Amino acid sequence: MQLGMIGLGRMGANIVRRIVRDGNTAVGHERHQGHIDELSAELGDSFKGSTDLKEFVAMLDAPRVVWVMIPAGATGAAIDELSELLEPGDIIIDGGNSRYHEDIKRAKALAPKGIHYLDIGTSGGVFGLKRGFCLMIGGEAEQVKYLEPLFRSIAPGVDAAPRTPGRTGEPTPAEQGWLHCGPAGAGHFVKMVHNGIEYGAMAAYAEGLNILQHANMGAAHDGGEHSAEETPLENPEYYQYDLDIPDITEVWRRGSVVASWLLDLTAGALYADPNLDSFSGRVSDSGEGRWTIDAAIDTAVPVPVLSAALFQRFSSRGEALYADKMLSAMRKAFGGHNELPEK
Ligand SMILES: O=C(O)[C@H](O)[C@@H](O)[C@H](O)[C@H](O)COP(=O)(O)O
Repeated sequence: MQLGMIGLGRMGANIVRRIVRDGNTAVGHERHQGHIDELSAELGDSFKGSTDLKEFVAMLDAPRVVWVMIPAGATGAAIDELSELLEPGDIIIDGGNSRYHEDIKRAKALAPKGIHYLDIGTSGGVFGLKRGFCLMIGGEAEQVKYLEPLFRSIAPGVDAAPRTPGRTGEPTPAEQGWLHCGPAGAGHFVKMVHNGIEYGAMAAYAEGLNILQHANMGAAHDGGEHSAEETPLENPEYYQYDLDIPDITEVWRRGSVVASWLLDLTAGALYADPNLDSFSGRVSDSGEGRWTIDAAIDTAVPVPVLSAALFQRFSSRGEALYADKMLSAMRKAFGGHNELPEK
């Protein structure tokens, strides 16, 4: 099969590499001629591309299949421009992290033109070339079926995880790492919640490891002779552990209940930078966590862990500072308590 790819950044280029590896061909569109040249040199006749959108579309065989893999904010405009150049029967795929509301609108807007639209939540990030990408797909069943050979090349495959006991016979698409989740928007809806969970899981590891990091607090303690303004550490003898956090994450990777790929990556980060000196601790968010909470509020689903994890990201960026100052001001007002200098 042939795939058109708009956006040859790490994700787009790696998807192209995976499909070409399985005997498919690709046509790329990207602002930087350099990215196109690099991929052409690497993939030979299996890849061609253009910085000009019209020329790119002309290079595609009908029915054209165009995967858009660019930052979510730019996707809408790119799809609008692209759809003007496509014909009935063509398929547009949004593989970025768009909000599923947009998918519902886009699928509706494209349908009268006869252009099909799939939203594909794509997980795997910078490791996708080697590990494969987990694909969460929304849209019409017929187009999903048509593109199955491509999904099989892009997804990790059944061997990426031991088969679940009881699942035998021909592996299902889900077991191969791709799934048709439902109609327009369903793919990005599932990916959105995946990312909400990602926030929560990340926060759980980070908070637990922070307790371990503070486990030697008693060693520096002067035996409870602290000023009345500071909460005393009542039992310094309980906190005398100078723990090796990189090694703890390493041992948890083997046989523990909390082993995971996220923990593998955490162990790698801690091995490279044991005190995380190369990070300031400001944690960004691209929207998926917020949209997850919105969906939970709309449907009255309690999500205390996921919402705390999102709010912690805001705090990490200094957004709690005013509230923290307010706490100090109130405490001083009613109790005459002054803030203690930083330790
Ligand atoms: O599944 C994945 O491969 C990741 O989730 C990927 O999609 C990306 O790294 C996040 O979208 C970052 O999201 P935040 O910027 O919101 O942390």
